[in-house]
Amino acid sequence: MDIVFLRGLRIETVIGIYDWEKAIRQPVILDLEMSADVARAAASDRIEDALDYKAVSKRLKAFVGDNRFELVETLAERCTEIIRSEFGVSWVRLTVNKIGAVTDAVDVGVIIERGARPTTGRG
Ligand SMILES: Nc1nc2c(c(=O)[nH]1)N=C([C@H](O)[C@@H](O)CO)CN2
Repeated sequence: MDIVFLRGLRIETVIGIYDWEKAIRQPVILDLEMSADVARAAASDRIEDALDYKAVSKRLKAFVGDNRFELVETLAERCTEIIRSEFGVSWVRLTVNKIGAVTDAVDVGVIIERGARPTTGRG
């Protein structure tokens, strides 16, 4: 299985369970690994045959930035649904890091994996 990745995508959004959090924007950092057919894209050298990490990045920035969430779990689940349904990705691992959310912790968040890992080189 080949992977296209996108790391350290910082997005400001409204996220949290407390009233004070619903009144501010806070950063989250997304790290993504997505199964993809890298060999096919390499053979044609065309972006149309590749999983376009720029397009994924733009879509997630718009979705996360324009919505509000209570839990990091919800944000993560919605993002993987978009990646799978809109970009045809069969397997994805997403880390959502809510940096600075817990005093004395470097970062907190969730890691989720959705879909089946392809057994061939195809995404
Ligand atoms: N499993 C989770 N635990 C907590 C969350 C969360 O989204 N998922 N959120 C909070 C608060 O919003 C916290 O981040 C504010 O400091 C607490 N626990």
